Amino acid sequence: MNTHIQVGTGRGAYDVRVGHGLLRELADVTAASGNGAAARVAVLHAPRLRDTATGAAGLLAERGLRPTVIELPDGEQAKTADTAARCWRTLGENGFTRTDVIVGIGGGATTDLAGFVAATWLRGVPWIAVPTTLLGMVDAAVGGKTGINTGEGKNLVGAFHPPGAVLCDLDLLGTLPAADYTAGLAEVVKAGFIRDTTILDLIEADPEGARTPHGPHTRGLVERAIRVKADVVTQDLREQGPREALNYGHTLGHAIEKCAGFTWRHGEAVSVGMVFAAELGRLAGLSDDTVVRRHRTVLGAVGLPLGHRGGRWPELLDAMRVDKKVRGNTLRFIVLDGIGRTRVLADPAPDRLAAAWARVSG
Ligand SMILES: NC(=O)c1ccc[n+]([C@@H]2O[C@H](COP(=O)([O-])OP(=O)(O)OC[C@H]3O[C@@H](n4cnc5c(N)ncnc54)[C@H](O)[C@@H]3O)[C@@H](O)[C@H]2O)c1
Ligand SMILES: O=C(O)C(=O)C[C@@H](O)[C@H](O)[C@H](O)COP(=O)(O)O
Ligand SMILES: [Zn+2]
Repeated sequence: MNTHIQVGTGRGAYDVRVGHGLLRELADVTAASGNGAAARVAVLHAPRLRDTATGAAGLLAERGLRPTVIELPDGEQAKTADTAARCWRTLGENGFTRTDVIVGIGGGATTDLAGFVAATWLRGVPWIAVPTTLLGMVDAAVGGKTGINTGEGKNLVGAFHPPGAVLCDLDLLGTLPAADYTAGLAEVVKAGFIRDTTILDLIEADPEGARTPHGPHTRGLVERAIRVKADVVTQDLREQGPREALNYGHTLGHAIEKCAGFTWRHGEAVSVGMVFAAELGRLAGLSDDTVVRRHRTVLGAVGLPLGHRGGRWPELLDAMRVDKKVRGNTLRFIVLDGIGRTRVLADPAPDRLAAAWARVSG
């Protein structure tokens, strides 16, 4: 049985479907987009998902739709203005109209780019996400944040543009490299610390099982993390308030990614960012040692990094100033107010920030 989790957009809702054999549902959900008037479908995919994309194109063609397959650069290299421009060119050459559809097949980088192309082509056309990484399923493909990076930082150009449906076919995780699976666990753990603490209990009880794509708790963890995200974005699609909680660990995490030239996996950078945020919350008197220790235990148990020895603090601090939570000159961090609850910590003193950094870089 597949699970359907609904995400509200303010103008309706879409399904996140989780289970097995879900690619078979792609043609139906695609044909139902664009008010049922879709004729053309662009299938944007990561290089390693070529066979899956070709198979999907075949299913779309059998349904009477006209597929155009576009292979993107791998991973983070796809999230550029150049790649988006190449996609726009292909859409133009193939006469894509407002009722035609974009499908993104790949990890979070692929679905971020595919969603961004859909948000910008003709000022917005329908799109379907087929996430193929753990991180994509539990986080990136859900919630309608789409975007690309610029030289100045991570996801600095983008749009809120919810998909018409998200198909999380767990069968696709079979080929995912172990390190990418582990990186995805960072966003699962994030969902545990900010909201659903049962996630933490499940991982602590069986960290080895949690690290296994077809482990005993995989589906439960995936569904729990999706429900956290679905609840939050249904309340606050455009990040006016509650949605900021989903950015836990990302202020330093994004800075690490940018300063390392996007060579870190997103989940690994977020892992270090969460330990940093936990230390910052403790230094601000909002949580205690046990909270910080639990971060190190859970993240460490699944093999995620807890620190970053090579970073240059002044450069990271500069990078954090373009974080989207900044208001004017005020840096704002998401910190825990006890496990399962978040709050904003605005303008922490520079020596407190440096002290938290020392705890993850020493
Ligand atoms: N929009 C959002 O709300 C949101 C949320 C979280 C993360 N993100 C973004 O998501 C990106 C990270 O996503 P990611 O961790 O999925 O990384 P990714 O998209 O870079 O994929 C990681 C690697 O796995 C490969 N891959 C993907 N699926 C595979 C499969 N089934 N088998 C074999 N290889 C496969 C990819 O080709 C890539 O090399 C970042 O850009 C991050 O900013 C966005
Ligand atoms: O969906 C959200 O909101 C998030 O913050 C989820 C994050 O995991 C994700 O990495 C997101 O892309 C970060 O957004 P940004 O607005 O800080 O670029
Ligand atoms: Zn993230």
